[in-house]
Amino acid sequence: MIRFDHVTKTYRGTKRPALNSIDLEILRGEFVFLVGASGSGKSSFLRLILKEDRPTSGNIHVLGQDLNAISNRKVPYFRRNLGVVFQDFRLLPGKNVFDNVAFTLQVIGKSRGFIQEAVPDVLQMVGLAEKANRLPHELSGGEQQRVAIARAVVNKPAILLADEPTGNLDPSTSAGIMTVLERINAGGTTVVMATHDNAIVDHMKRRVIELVTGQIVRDEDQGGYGMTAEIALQDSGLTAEIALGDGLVRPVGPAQPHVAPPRYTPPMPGTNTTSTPVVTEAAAAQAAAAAQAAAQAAAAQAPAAQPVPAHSPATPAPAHAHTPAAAQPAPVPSRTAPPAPPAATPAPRPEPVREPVTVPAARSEQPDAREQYQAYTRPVTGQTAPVAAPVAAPQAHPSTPPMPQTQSNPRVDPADPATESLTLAEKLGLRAPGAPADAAKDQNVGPTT
Ligand SMILES: Nc1ncnc2c1ncn2[C@@H]1O[C@H](COP(=O)(O)OP(=O)(O)OP(=O)(O)O)[C@@H](O)[C@H]1O
Repeated sequence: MIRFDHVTKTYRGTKRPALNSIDLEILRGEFVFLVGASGSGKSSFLRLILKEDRPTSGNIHVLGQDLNAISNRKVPYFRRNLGVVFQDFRLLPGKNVFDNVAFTLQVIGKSRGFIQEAVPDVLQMVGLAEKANRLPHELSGGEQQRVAIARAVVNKPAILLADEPTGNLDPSTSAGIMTVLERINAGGTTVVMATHDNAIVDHMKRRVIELVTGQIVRDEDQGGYGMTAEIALQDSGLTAEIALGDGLVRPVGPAQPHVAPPRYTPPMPGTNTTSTPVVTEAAAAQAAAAAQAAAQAAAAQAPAAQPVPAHSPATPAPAHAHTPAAAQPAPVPSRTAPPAPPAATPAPRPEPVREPVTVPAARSEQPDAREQYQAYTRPVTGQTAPVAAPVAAPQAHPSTPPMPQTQSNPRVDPADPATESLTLAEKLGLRAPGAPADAAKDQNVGPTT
């Protein structure tokens, strides 16, 4: 589903790669934590998956597509298959909960009827059915993050990328967010989450990939946060997140090194990429049913670290010397290991599957949408690179006012021709690429609590 082959990313003007020869594979249905000190490369990793940026060398396949082969014009369509959640929520402050979530569907041209069904469903799933009319500032931080998650998954993305989604939340609120993410994962969505939250990682016992200065030093199934990352976290002063939350307990028992299944050969470029709609109503309904069923069922950079070479997915990951849990890895392939005890609200945990999914290149069901899409598509080279947004096929909604320019993401070099991104407004279809911004503050909003 996500595969990195010898991927290196070196930003312009820097000598040391942010990611250094990364080889890994993430299967469909997996829940993966990315851990590591600040600056270790977690966000760079997520940006590459989203095709917000290009690797300096190496190849990345996502959903069966070679990202190097996706043209700029098709990037928004590719991104429809990805949902993204950020630490700072990024809701639209002037829209209520329902409209924030509906917006994603509106911009990709979903019918009013579909929206009227899908939005309540997803709000139910995240536990906000009763607060659909609230504005973001009338919600707690945890509720705002639930809205952001609902917005990210309402289009049933195959992959959910979460960049420190609990970073602004207290431990018990974070635990609730993780329960929601578990449900989404139980519905079949692959989740990749970058985090500094050791308690969550330790509690959930999912696959853990640890980065140190851009290299993978650990890849464990049912892993814990690890001492290396924790030491780096403590050194960074982010001690608040170290506190254990209510109901969060440290794991018992050894972690298991991630055992990668055999590699698959991705489909040839151009294979089945033009005929199928990106997200069919049937597929969306099917996914919605799955999510609903799941919901029902649920009712460092480390100072002392010596990075080891990133392992090949074809071989077991090296156990990290600073990770007690990894010191005695159980030689049991994790895929057959019994699942860890469920979180507060149990959700069925699906087996990851190796099934390349081919992303169609363009929608066929809405010719008008294609015209609008083309109007909203611009070359990505050299544009101010903002933040990633959930689902991304820009298509203007008639009643949607123009949006102001988004804040530039300082981490993305706008002058770098390798940088590929649309502003948040552009991704959400609020504004044509390159169109002037207005003064409304309807762009990004951080926590309001
Ligand atoms: N646009 C950029 N230009 C130059 N260097 C960059 C850019 N973006 C990231 N970097 C550098 O790349 C390295 C990895 O950064 P990245 O943001 O991926 O780390 P991170 O693990 O996500 O950090 P954090 O936990 O603080 O979010 C850092 O050294 C960072 O300074």
